[in-house]
Amino acid sequence: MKILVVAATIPEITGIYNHFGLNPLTFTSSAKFDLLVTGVGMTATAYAMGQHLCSSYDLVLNLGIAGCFDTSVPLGSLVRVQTDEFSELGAQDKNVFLPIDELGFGKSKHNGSYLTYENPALKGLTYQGAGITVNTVHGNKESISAIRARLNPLTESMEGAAVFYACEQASVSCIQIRSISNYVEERNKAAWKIGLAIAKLNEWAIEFLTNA
Ligand SMILES: O=C(O)c1cccc(C(=O)CC[C@H]2O[C@@H](n3cnc4c(=O)[nH]cnc43)[C@H](O)[C@@H]2O)c1
Repeated sequence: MKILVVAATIPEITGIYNHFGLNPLTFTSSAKFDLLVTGVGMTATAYAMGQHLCSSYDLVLNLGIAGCFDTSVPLGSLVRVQTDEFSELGAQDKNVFLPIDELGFGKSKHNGSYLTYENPALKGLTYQGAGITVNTVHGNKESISAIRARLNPLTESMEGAAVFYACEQASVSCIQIRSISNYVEERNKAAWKIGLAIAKLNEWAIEFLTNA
């Protein structure tokens, strides 16, 4: 089984490089898995995956930190994102948002089309749910209320739906694991626990990759 690990930034997967003795580059190869660092956002992700994703991979593992809409989920928790949605892709019809599905240009929600793969690290995950992928991180009460009312997501990232989309296009299964660094709330960067989230994410990913 050959896995492509995909993350937006090197710091988010630095523990994997250190544990397996790999060079932190934007593309790093090893026997069981390769590591691809795309850059932040959907456009950078789509370009990098278009360059590197091919059918010789059996699985894509998308790793990263994320915001969470549910404040009962502790910071540093791991969430398996099962569906992810391009929540801003569509049109405004006065006060109503029309997703691209309704415009007839495709679908906004994607998933990992993950079928049979078993790994002990997956069993330990407590949280799972639906994510949204954004260009603009939500940071005011009005926009947060509006997205809760429209989609009621659990997580928010800037890449997840683009990774699922690329995997669907290439017919490669994908698992997305996000570690919660912050709540989606009025912007308060001082409250983000990026170090904690990255530490928990890498601990989990090392177990997953060791057992793969
Ligand atoms: O300073 C900021 O405002 C800021 C906004 C988003 C992300 C960052 C990062 O430092 C990490 C980049 C990475 O983080 C993911 N992320 C984390 N929390 C959220 C969120 O609440 N909403 C959307 N994305 C989030 C994202 O996938 C980025 O790739 C700094």
